[in-house]
Amino acid sequence: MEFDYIVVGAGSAGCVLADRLSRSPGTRVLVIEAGGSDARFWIKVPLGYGFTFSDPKVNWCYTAEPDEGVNGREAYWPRGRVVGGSSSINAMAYVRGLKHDFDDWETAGATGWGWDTVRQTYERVEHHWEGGSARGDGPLRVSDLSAQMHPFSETFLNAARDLGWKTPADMNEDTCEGLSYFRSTVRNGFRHSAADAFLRPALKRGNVQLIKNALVEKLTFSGTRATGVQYCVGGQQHVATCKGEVIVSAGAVNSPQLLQLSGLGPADLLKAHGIDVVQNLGQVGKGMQDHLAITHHFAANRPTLNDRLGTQFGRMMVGLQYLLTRKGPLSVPTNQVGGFIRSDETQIAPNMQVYCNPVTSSTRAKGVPEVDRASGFVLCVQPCRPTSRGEVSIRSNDPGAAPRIQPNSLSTEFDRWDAIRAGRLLQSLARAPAIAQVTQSAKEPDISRMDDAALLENFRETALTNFHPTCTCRIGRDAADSVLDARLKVHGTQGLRVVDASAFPNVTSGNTNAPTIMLAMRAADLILEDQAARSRQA
Ligand SMILES: Cc1cc2nc3c(=O)[nH]c(=O)nc-3n(C[C@H](O)[C@H](O)[C@H](O)COP(=O)(O)OP(=O)(O)OC[C@H]3O[C@@H](n4cnc5c(N)ncnc54)[C@H](O)[C@@H]3O)c2cc1C
Repeated sequence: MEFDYIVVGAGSAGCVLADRLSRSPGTRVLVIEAGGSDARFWIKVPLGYGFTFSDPKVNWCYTAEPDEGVNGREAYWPRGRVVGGSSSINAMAYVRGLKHDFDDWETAGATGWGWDTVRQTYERVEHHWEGGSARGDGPLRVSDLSAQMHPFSETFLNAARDLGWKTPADMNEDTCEGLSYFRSTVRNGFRHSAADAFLRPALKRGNVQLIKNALVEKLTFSGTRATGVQYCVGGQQHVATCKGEVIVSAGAVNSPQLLQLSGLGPADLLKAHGIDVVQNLGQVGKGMQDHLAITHHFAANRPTLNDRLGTQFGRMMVGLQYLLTRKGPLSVPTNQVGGFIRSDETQIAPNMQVYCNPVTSSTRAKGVPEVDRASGFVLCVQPCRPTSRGEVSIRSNDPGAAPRIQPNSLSTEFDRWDAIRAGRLLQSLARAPAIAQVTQSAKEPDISRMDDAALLENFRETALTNFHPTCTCRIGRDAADSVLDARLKVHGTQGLRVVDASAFPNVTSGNTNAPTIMLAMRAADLILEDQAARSRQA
């Protein structure tokens, strides 16, 4: 069967496209997803993401290359391999990003992606649920869960006030500097993934077909025009063709991999792996940006979420509460308070994202988290706009082989200073009277007395990815500096776009799910506009 559109990947972006592109009943959309169903208890329960974090049934479970900037450590990179993609296994924090992130997208060549357009697009995405009252009529539920959060979380807002930081009602406001309760993609006590918000309603229309457990191995071409995809289900190869466009939404790791496997990428890399070059595109897989964060654990002298989740009995009671009411600790992600802060007076905009959680945990064998028994809390700081750029590249022409992920963390002077600034900010937060009052002790490594050199070394030794890889097929001006034009078309090809986190020109200051969904919403507008223009010409 021939489709109008083929979307590769049913993740955050792919689900939005499935919905937006299928609104006209005559349009046939095929969505192909490597993973299986998201009908799993630990996907639906908001606190359950600890259990999907390293579960290969729903997760690609990548490992990055040894990374010199973080003392040669090999980071674990979870990515969703399931319907809903990473929106089915993420921590559900809903963060639009800062105004200047998108103005910087425009500067980088993404004409038409400045803040005013982006804000209007967000408004079409969101349906806010704030303490019982609704705002906006978009498909994605964005909830204020502060009523279900642990009372200890108020300590973090008090600390912000101690430090003279603002405490806005919501970090997604236009002026969003300061700490507030996170907003989360949770609806009626369940995760509200991109699949829930966009794909499932679209599947009801009858003109969208979803093929699960199907790995797209390569794109097919006639010259430089994309004509379809070759995919594999249960060891059997199939081909699907389309008369409109192929849209790759396989995420920041797999989209560049798929392009390279299909002959789009640096010619020397492709030739080294015996792949025929369809278009020599030197930037495919290059320019990757990600957030690194330092996290420090503190023992508390008063009850935190540990006191409810750290014992078998506590977990039983919490489980019962959730089953009976859909409320309580299981209905809330662990990121409870956070926001954007300037590390010092010289910064013209917030340059650090802060996370404060009223819980501490360690990881058992097989990656399953275990909440500590004794009361504790976590402070975490993430530099917002790193300038280091990493790379994703194929290791072989085998579509089943994991690509090489080279983060190149802390490879710029700016990022090394930001690592120190992050450490200093965490020190100030830990010293704030409201936090000092509830702290029994800082767990090792104790950041409190570290000087700049020690802070940098601490960052190198302990910082971890916050799971926000972006920019590996980024928008820009031309093929010399990017992979896509501002309408997300792959340079030098026809009938082919990449729409997902890989298209960001720069990583946004905060978490990347909301900007990815926004990007896909606007990308669908552009695709439909171009389709309408073609129809007028025909
Ligand atoms: C553990 C974790 C926690 C996170 N927490 C947050 C958070 O709290 N808030 C936030 O904003 N962001 C968070 N993020 C990041 C956010 O979820 C991602 O940035 C976003 O989901 C990326 O969307 P995407 O569409 O680019 O890719 P994905 O959602 O990853 O979708 C890509 C899809 O393509 C499929 N695919 C890949 N290759 C192929 C192929 N060859 N054939 C067929 N299908 C393929 C994949 O299986 C996947 O379903 C988190 C991410 C992770 C992993």
